[in-house]
Amino acid sequence: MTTHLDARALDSLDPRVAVPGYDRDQVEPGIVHLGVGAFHRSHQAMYVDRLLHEGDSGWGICGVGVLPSDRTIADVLHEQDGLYTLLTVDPDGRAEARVIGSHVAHLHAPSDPQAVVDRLADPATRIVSLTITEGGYGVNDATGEFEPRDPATLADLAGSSLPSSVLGLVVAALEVRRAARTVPFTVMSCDNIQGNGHVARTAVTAFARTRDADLADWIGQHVAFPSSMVDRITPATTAEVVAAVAALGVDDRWPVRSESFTQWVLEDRFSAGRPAFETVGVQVVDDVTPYELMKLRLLNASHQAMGYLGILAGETYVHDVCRDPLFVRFLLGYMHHEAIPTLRPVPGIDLSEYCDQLIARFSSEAIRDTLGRQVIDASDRIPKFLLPVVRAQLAAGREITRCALVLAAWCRYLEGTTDAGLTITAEDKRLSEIRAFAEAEKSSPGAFLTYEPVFGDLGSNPVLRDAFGAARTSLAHDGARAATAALA
Ligand SMILES: NC(=O)c1ccc[n+]([C@@H]2O[C@H](COP(=O)([O-])OP(=O)(O)OC[C@H]3O[C@@H](n4cnc5c(N)ncnc54)[C@H](O)[C@@H]3O)[C@@H](O)[C@H]2O)c1
Ligand SMILES: O=P(O)(O)OC[C@@H](O)[C@@H](O)[C@H](O)[C@H](O)CO
Repeated sequence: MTTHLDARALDSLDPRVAVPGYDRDQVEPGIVHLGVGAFHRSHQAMYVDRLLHEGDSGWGICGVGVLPSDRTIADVLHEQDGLYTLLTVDPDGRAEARVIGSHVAHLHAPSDPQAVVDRLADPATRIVSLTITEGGYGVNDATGEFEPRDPATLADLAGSSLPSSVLGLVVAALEVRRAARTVPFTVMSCDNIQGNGHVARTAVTAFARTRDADLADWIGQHVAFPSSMVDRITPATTAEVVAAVAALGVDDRWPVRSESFTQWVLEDRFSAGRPAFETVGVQVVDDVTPYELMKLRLLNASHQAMGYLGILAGETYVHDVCRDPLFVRFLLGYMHHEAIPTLRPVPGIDLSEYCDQLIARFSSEAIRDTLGRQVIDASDRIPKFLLPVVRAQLAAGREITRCALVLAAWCRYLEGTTDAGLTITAEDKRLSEIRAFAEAEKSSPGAFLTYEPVFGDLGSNPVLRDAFGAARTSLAHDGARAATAALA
C-alpha cells in the first residue's frame, strides 16, 4: 500500500521518510534553477531544504526545464506539488529517505518562455543556478572562446522572437533588469567544469555582446558568477529506485538516489545577496580552484579512466570495476602518478586519503552507478576532466601512460565492440564526427588525436602520440584487462 506523494500526504507518510518541517506556503523562490536533473535534486535542492528548516524562507527554488524533453518532469513535479523523495545510501548500504520541499514552483520554458523570462526578471529572483551539463555553455575547451553548436542557442543568436536556450533566457532577463534598474541576479553554475563561474561568464557576456555591447559590459561589471566545486554521485533514476521508495510506502514518480557523501565548495561572490549557505554544510571560500582541480582530476577523470576500459572488458557497473584489484591498482596509479602531481595543496584535505575514499565511494553497490553514465557525451567530458592532466603532465615532462591508455580505450570504444565482440552503443553529440576519426585511426596512427574540437593542439604532441599509439596497439592485441594490467 503506497501513498501518492503530494503536499496533503506529508502528514501521513511512513515515519522512516523524513518530511519538510517548515511551512512551504511561506517559502518564496529567491533561486531559479535551470536544468532540474538528478544531481540538482540530490545536491543543491537538499542544501536549500536544510536552509528552509533553519527558517530562511526567502530562498526557495523555482525549477525550470529548458529542453522540450523536460515536459514529463514538469508534469510529475506539478502532480506532486514540487515534492520528491531523496534516498541516500552509504557504502555499507545504510539508506535514509527524505522528502525534499525546496522546490516551490516549476516552469517549462518551451511551453511558456515568457513566463520564464518574467520570473528571472522579477526582483525577487536573486540567484539563477545552473546544471545544464558540461556541453551546455558552448565554450570551446581548447580555445576558451564562445562557439555554441546547439540549435537552441544558434536560433536565439539568429534573433528568434522568444528565447529557447539557457543563454537566451538569462540574457533576455538581464536586459529587462538593466532597463528597470533592478539589481542583477547572480549566475551560479553547478556543473562539473573547472572555473564554471568563468565559463558561465564567458558564455553569458559573449551571447549578450551579439545583442548589445553596452548590455555585455553591464553584465561584465555587475553580474557575479561564482565558481563552485560540487560533489555527490547521483545516477539517473531507474525503476528500481522508484520501487525502493514505494517499499517505504511512497508513490513517487520521480525520486532520486545518491550516495550519502556530499560536498559543495562555493566562492563568495554574489550580486544580489545569498543565503547563509555555510550554516548548512557548504564551504564558502575565496578561491575554489584547488578544490575544483582535485575533484575534476581525481573523481571525474577516474570515472573516465574506468569507463571505456571497463566497458571494453565487459563490465557494466562502477562498483564491480572498483572492487577488482586490477582496476583499483590502475586507478590509484593514475591518481597518484599522473593526477596528483598536477594539483595544488587543498586546504584541509589529505590527497592520499581522498583517493582511498574515492575508491570506497566508487565501490558502493548500493547506488548502482553505471559505466554507461560516465561515457555519455565523452567529447564534452574528456576535454574537461582528463586532458588538463595530460597537458600539465606533458608541460612538466612527467608520465602520461595511463591517461594515454584511457584515450586509446575511448578510441577503441568508439570502434563499437567490446573485447568479447559485443556491440557498444555510444551516445555523444558529436558521435558521427568523432567516430570517423576513430575509424581513421585504424589505417592512420594518431589520426584520432587530430580531432581538433576535443584535442586542440595536443594532437601534434609527439610524446602523447607515441604513448597513445602503444596503448592502442596493446588494447587491440591483448584486450582491455591485459593492457590495464601492463600499467597497473
Ligand atoms: N550526476 C552527478 O553525479 C553529478 C555530480 C556533480 C555534478 N553534476 C553536474 O550536473 C550535471 C547534470 O547532471 P544530472 O545528473 O543532473 O543529469 P540529468 O541528465 O539528470 O539532468 C541534466 C539536466 O540538464 C538539462 N540540460 C542538458 N543539456 C541542456 C541544455 N543544452 N540546455 C538546457 N538544459 C540542459 C536537462 O534538461 C536536465 O534537466 C552534470 O553534467 C554535471 O555537470 C552531476
Ligand atoms: O555528470 P558529469 O558529466 O559531470 O560526469 C559524470 C560523473 O563523473 C559525475 O556525474 C560524478 O558522478 C559526479 O561529478 C560526482 O560528484
